[in-house]
Parts: sequence; structure tokens; C-alpha cells
Amino acid sequence: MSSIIGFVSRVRTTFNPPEAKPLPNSKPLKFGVLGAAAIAPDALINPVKSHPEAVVFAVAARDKERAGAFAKKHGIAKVFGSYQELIDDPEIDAIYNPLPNGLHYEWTMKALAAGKHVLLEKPAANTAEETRKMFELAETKGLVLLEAFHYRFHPAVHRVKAIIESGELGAVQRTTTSLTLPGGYMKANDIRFNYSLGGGALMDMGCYTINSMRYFAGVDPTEVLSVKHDLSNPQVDRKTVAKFALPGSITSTIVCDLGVPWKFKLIPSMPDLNATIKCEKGDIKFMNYVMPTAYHSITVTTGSKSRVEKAYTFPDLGEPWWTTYRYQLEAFVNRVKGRPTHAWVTKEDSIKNMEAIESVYAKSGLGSRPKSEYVPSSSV
Ligand SMILES: NC(=O)C1=CN([C@@H]2O[C@H](COP(=O)(O)OP(=O)(O)OC[C@H]3O[C@@H](n4cnc5c(N)ncnc54)[C@H](OP(=O)(O)O)[C@@H]3O)[C@@H](O)[C@H]2O)C=CC1
Ligand SMILES: O=C1OC[C@@H](O)[C@H](O)[C@H]1O
Repeated sequence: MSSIIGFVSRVRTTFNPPEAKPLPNSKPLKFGVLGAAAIAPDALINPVKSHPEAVVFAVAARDKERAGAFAKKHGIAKVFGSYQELIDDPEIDAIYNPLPNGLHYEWTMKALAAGKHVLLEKPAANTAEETRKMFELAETKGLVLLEAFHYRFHPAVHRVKAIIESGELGAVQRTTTSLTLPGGYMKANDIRFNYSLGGGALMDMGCYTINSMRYFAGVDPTEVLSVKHDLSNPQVDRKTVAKFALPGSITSTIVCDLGVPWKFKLIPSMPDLNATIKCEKGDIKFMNYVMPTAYHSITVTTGSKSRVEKAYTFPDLGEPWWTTYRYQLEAFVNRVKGRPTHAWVTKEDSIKNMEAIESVYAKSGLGSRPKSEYVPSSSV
């Protein structure tokens, strides 16, 4: 009963967060959003409401009317009919880039060139090379660039990592990280099914399964042992299952599916949002590792003994209703303001993740998503 009450209370407050008052001696970080994207309210607009030092100041869409309607709905002050105009606005400090994957590189490079910090949606780009170039430009310019692997900022994810690192269960031997959704959740014309925009299950849900595999194992894969794709259309995987070898004789499986077919075409399958880490002396089953705020469980089993843990806050940070995105925003603002952060996703992490994604597509023969045709001007 108490867990149902907790769930309802967390979800309700997540969507109606208490509004933070601006801090008297701090200039709020002004964000501009590229595109009236579906994810922007959850990932930034709502989290900002409870942050005393951040504001969503502007939105741009390819169609200015669409940007206007979005701004009105979300109380955003400034509207642009082109992404470049927004980037060039001197009042804006940071850009949120939730464009289709295939446009991440071009618009992040343009934003960085204009001197803006960037919160960049996952996966960072279509290739590891593009990812490297974005981070190099950010470093050259002294700007913050973060690939928005929001789940990495949540206390539950840190608790699992701490259990692994405590040595209680011995060395990691096997991991399985899954993210699947029932068929029908994504429309056929979704950007995720569009090869030229960087689509594919491995790019979308798969980038989390690879990131969490690498994070929990604590090492990077050395070889892709096998890959199986189910395609939605030519070159676009609706589902990918891949097995990896990692140092220390670890083997890992990732499963991602943008639309699991319904049983007998009648019964939708339950989403699979689980990570399992099998170690020498026991295992951890982490239910709902990507959206743990609504509900999660961390079941630690050794022999015949099991315990269940949950972690919605850090001892010194957060509220139970803070989403992964709210924790991520906390770190992003702190990093821009030169303060320590409770978690981070580094340049090396983002590059290695894209390398692993590309290695799976290379092994299967499907090939990496197309390289961006954007060529940065030599003066940036
Ligand atoms: N962190 C997370 O939990 C999530 C992250 N994501 C990531 O965010 C990004 C966007 O996803 P999502 O919000 O679901 O996608 P949407 O399709 O809702 O939004 C994409 C935006 O891209 C713009 N766009 C620019 N060029 C094109 C084009 N050629 N075709 C289509 N759209 C275009 C559109 O902007 P305009 O308004 O200008 O037309 C649109 O608003 C992806 O990279 C995805 O991986 C997505 C969901 C969850
Ligand atoms: O990042 C994401 O997280 C949630 C999923 O529904 C979505 O496909 C993906 O883009």
C-alpha cells in the first residue's frame, strides 16, 4: 500500500513540481530549445521549473507558428522560426538539442561555435568520429557539452554501481540490459524508423542498453560476439539483440526493441526495462533502470538470500519526485557554473558508447547511420 501511495505522490509531484524562486545572487542559466520536440517537456521544461538557477527562455522550430504554439503551451518567452537565429541570440547561455539523431552533430557544432553550452540528446551523434569532434570543439571553446544519458544521474543507478564496486558480490561475470516497448507505441513515421535521420532501435533504446552494460561492467567491450536484428524497413532495426565479450571474461547481452509484436496479435507485451548483473557470489536485478523515479527495485540475491533496495534520493541531494532529467539538470547547471557535480557522462564515455554502437552495426553488416554532410567552417 505504502509503495502505491509513494508512486502516486512521486508521479503527481513530478508533473506539478513546486516552482523554485530564482536565487538572489545567481544569474539563471537561459536555455534555448532546438525544435518543438516531444521529449523537451519531460527532459527540460518541467525539470527547470523546480531549479532556482535555470530557465527555458526560447524555442525554435522550422515552422515559427509551431514554435509559437509550443512556447504558449509551455510559457516560453521567445520564439524563433529557425534554429540558427536562436543559437545566435546573445541572451541564450545553453542549447538543448533534441533534434533527430542525424542532426545532433550539425546543430551541436553550430551551437558550440556560437559559444553556447549544449545539453545534447542521446545518442550523441551518428558516429564516434562526429562525437569526438563535438567534444573537441567544446574543449577548445571551454564549453560544457553533455550527452543526456539522464538515467546515469539517478541515485538508484548509483546504488547499483556502489553494490557492484563494494565487492560484496565478487567480480561481474555477465550482464543483460534490456529496453523494449510494445508494438504500436511508436508510429511508423517516427524519426526512429528513418535511416537518413539516424534511426534504428540500437541508436534509440539500444544506446542506453550499451551505456548501462559498460557502466555496470566497468569496462568496454572488446568484441561483438553475435548480432540479430529484426528490421522495420531497409537498414533500420526495429529490434537488436547483441552479445559482447568484455575484459575479465565478462559476457554481456543487450536487447532493444521499438515495438515487440503483440501475442496472437491481441495482447501487448509488457515493456522490459531491466538490467541484470550476475557476479561471482550473487546477482542484482534492477527493475526499471531508465525511469526509476516512478518505480524501481534493486533485488540483490546471494545463494538463498534476497534483499530489495530502492533509492530515490542521495543523502545530500534530491527529492523522491526528482526525475532522472531533474538530477541531470542539477549536474548540468553545476558544471556550467563551475561547481562539483554528483555525476557526469564524460567525453570518453560518449565516444566509447558510439564506438560500441557502430561495432554492432558493422558486425551485422547493416552499417553505421549516415555521416553528417555538415562541414564546420574552418574558423570555429
Ligand atoms: N532522453 C530521453 O529520455 C529521450 C531522448 N530522446 C531523443 O531526443 C531526440 C528527439 O526525440 P523526440 O522528441 O521523440 O522526437 P520528435 O520527433 O518529437 O522531435 C524531433 C524534433 O526535431 C525537429 N526536426 C528537425 N528536422 C527534422 C526532420 N527532418 N524530421 C523530423 N524532425 C525534425 C522537429 O522540430 P521542429 O519542431 O522544428 O519541426 C522535432 O520537433 C532524439 O535524439 C531521441 O533519441 C527521445 C525521447 C526520450
Ligand atoms: O530516450 C528514450 O527513452 C524513452 C523511449 O521511449 C524513447 O524511445 C527513447 O528515445
